[in-house]
This record gives sequence, structure tokens and C-alpha cells, in this order.
Amino acid sequence: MKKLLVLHTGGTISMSENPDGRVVTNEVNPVSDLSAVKNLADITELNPFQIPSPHMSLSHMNTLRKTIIEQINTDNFEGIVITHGTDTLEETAYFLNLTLNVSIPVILTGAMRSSNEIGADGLYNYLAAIRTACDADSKSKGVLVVFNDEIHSATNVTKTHTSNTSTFQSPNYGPLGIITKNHIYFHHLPVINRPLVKVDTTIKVGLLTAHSDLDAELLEFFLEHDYDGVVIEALGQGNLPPSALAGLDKLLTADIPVVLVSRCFNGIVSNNYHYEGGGYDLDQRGVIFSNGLNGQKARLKLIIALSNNLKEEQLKNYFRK
Ligand SMILES: NC(=O)C[C@H](N)C(=O)O
Repeated sequence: MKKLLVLHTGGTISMSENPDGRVVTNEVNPVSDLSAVKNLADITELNPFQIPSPHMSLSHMNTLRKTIIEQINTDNFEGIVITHGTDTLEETAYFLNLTLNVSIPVILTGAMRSSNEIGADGLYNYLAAIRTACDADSKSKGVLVVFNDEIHSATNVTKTHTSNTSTFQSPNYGPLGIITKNHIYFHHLPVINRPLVKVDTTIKVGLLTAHSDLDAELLEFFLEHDYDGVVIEALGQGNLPPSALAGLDKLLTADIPVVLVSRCFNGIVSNNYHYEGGGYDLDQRGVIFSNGLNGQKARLKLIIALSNNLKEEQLKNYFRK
């Protein structure tokens, strides 16, 4: 049997419905210490914290990262499974993907329905994650998300539905693999980039969604409140309304890096349009173009880039990959 480390962090997978029909945190995690799982692997469980995932902070993510490093340095674990709330699951998965230098499988999973609700998916997803962590093909694929019989890369996966159990999807690219009753099938190989291992949890990066009439003052807010970087979910292929440009220029003049992603959930931003606020204009002003990440992941990537002192061309290259 493979030796796995399981880290429980909270979320709906650890919760249950009370008599009033509200979903609440349990004293004891319902997927903890289960005999169904013990037949699949030799499991060591830790509970670094038990929180709903909207409470997850950069500092929690870093605690998780440090716990993993500490544990794999002291014991010969062959895989790691993390149970997590779904709201920010993709952020923790991506953060670990950017910063962990490991080849053993690291897999996040969770649930959309709490443990005693009809059709609860937590235990099923947990078993699927354990099976995937035990599979030799799951090695060296970066951090993975297992949910609803699919295996997704941390880079591409996102929560797409408020309540459906098939909420995790990878726009543009699809899942890396699927899980059947008896087998795990990978059909794509992810591109693996070299992790950057320094994390400075004091770095502040803001995220803003563009819209028509976007006010320059919203961008100036980040300057006035000492943000170290800003991510903008721009319009379409990477364009902004002229009303926002004075604020953008103030940020760039103050050497605050501004990364552009799109508020479209498919596709990649580019410097095509040559009009005021168009991608070409933004490129000339010094904005950094990202490579198809969503806003919440670009924010984490900029935090990691700044933690590792990447500047100018290095920063641009990091966001190209
Ligand atoms: N399905 C879930 O886990 C959602 C919950 N609000 C959480 O992220 O903790």
C-alpha cells in the first residue's frame, strides 16, 4: 500500500446540515479516519486548520506549503491529498503549484454537498483523490484537483457553478484525465514550470474587474493603499476604457506592476488593438500580459513573482509561461 499524507483544511466536505437546513462546521471531520479509505492506502492525517475556504488567506496557504515540506522531509510519503472548501480551492491548488518543488502527487479535493445531505459528494471525491494519489501516472504532473470523476491541473481549473457537483472545469483545455470505477486515465500532459520557492506573505496584490466607464480612481486606490501590484480583469482580448487610463498611468509611473488578464473565461489577452486603451496601447504603457490565467490566479502569481524579486523582463517572461 502507498504511504499518503492527508491534510484536512475544512470546507463543505468537513461540514453537515443542521436541523434548520443550514450547513455548519462539524466538531469531527466526517471524512477523517474512515475504514473505506484505510483499505486503499497507508494514511497519516493532519488537520492544520479547519476553516470554510472563504477564510483561507495567503498565510494559511503558506502554512499548508510549509507543513507539506516539513512532512515530506521527515517521512517518505508517496503522495499528498488535501481536503479543502471549494470556493478558494483553485487558489490554494495554484499557489502550491507555483511554489512546491515535489514530484509526488499533490491532490486537492472537496465537496459541493455537506456530509449528511442527499447526494453528498465528499466521501466519493475523497476516495477518488486517494486513488489518484496512489496512481503512478499522477507523479510529476504538478498540483492536481480531483472532483466529480475528473482530474484537472491547478493552472487551468476553476469553480464554474455555485452549487452543481460538476463545478470544477478547465476552460480552454479540459481535464487532464478521468476516473472510472476501476481505473485512472490521463489523456493530457500538463506543462510543468520551475517553481519559485520564496513566499512573502506581506505582499499585497489587488484585483479589479474592468467594465464600461471604469473609473481611474478605483485604480488610484491601490496606489493610495500601498499595494505592491495590481491585476486587472480587462475587457475582451485585453482592452480598457479610456476613463481608466489616468489611474493606470499613475500606478505604472510609481513602478507598481499591473498584470492584465481577461474577464472572458476563455482565451488569452494580447496587444492587438491599436486605439486608446486597446491592448497595443496598454502594452506601450507598460502593462504585463498574462497567458490565460484567471484574475485570482494571476494575483497569486504576481505575489510569488514579487516575493522572488522578479522585475521588468523577468516578470513579463514569468507571465508568458
Ligand atoms: N463547497 C464548498 O466547500 C463551499 C464552502 N463555502 C467553502 O468553500 O468552504
